[in-house]
Amino acid sequence: MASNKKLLILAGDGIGPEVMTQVKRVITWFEKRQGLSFSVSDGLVGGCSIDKHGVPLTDETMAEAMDADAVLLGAVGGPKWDNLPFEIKPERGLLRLRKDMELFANLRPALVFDALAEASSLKTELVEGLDIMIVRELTGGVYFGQPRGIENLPNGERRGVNTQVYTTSEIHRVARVAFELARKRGRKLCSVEKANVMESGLLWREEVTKLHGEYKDIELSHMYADNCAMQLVRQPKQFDVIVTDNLFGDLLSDCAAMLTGSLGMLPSASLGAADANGKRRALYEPVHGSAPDIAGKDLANPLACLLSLSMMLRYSFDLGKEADLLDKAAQEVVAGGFRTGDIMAPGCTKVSTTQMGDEILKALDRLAV
Ligand SMILES: NC(=O)c1ccc[n+]([C@@H]2O[C@H](COP(=O)([O-])OP(=O)(O)OC[C@H]3O[C@@H](n4cnc5c(N)ncnc54)[C@H](O)[C@@H]3O)[C@@H](O)[C@H]2O)c1
Ligand SMILES: CC(C)[C@H](C(=O)O)[C@@H](O)C(=O)O
Ligand SMILES: [Mg+2]
Repeated sequence: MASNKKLLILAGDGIGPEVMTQVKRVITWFEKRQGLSFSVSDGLVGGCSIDKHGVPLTDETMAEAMDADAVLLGAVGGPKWDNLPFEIKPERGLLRLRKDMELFANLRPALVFDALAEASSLKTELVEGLDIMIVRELTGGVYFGQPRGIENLPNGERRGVNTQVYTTSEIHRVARVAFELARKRGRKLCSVEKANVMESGLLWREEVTKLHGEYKDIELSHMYADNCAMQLVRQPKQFDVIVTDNLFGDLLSDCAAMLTGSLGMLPSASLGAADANGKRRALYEPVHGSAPDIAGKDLANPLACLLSLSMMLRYSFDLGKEADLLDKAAQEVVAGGFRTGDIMAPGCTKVSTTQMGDEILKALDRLAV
């Protein structure tokens, strides 16, 4: 029996708990069928925490996250909490987790399943076989820079301020993760900023270029973020690994999601620095949000969250074989024609969130023998 792995599950709001229910069924499957052993605890983040405790994340839950081997998160937010003061909005809970756990490297793979190439909004030949890794800086930039806030001006106007700021060490540590990933993949890295109009972008470009000296085997290119958005929908297969800042990474990863057919397909891993034993703090979550328009109806695609579980097995617990098994089960189910509404195609079988979970478990049973 493998040693106990401390897992904190924060299902969150909207479709978060719906997709996380399927993830829990798969965790149980791995425990019963593969002899893995997890010590799972549940906590609140986002709107559900505001409803119970008045804050989007309590200090106790934050402490549990710091103590966990990995955190799995569903999604936060929704119209019910949209008009709350900024500092206690659901999204602040997620941002605090990222910041306090120092999860500076957010890995957002955009992988097109063969069977889903036609579900993309782009022509099949443009996305067939697509496999991009976006590395988004997650604890700096305009999301956290000071000063920020809304102030009243003497002339009666109000002014909203956010500050884009990066230091060399922040740029180096995320770029290093991206160079290392490129080394294990297609050896191509594209660094994305707006060095033409932003000093922080210029610094980003200069520092990534300096670091390239240590990674001469990697082909490095630089691209302005607006051009990158365009290139992602023009010819996405030109990219292997993309490294970019917090805000551009947020936008470009949603854009890349649609190449795969749906936001409901994109997982992510947020990683901190490795400690002396090579262990990193880590949080895994789908790229999508709480999808208020379909929440509570058993309609959401649970694959992004299930693939986030697979990333957890791979990155936090070095369980590559088990992660491969889960990835394969997801591929098989989709190839078998089982589709939630977001990836539905003519001739396929439309399934609910729960039924998609059923099919994943059946595929795991088949593949495990
Ligand atoms: N990481 C997070 O927790 C996270 C990420 C993005 C947005 N949000 C929050 O979620 C709320 C809604 O935001 P939004 O509508 O801009 O983005 P969203 O990702 O929740 O939804 C965008 C669209 O994609 C669809 N969609 C998303 N996930 C899906 C899935 N798994 N299966 C099928 N369809 C899916 C939705 O139905 C919707 O039409 C906001 O409060 C926002 O702040 C949270
Ligand atoms: C919910 C929000 C804070 C978050 C972000 O902007 O980072 C989301 O859009 C994401 O992509 O994870
Ligand atoms: Mg986003």
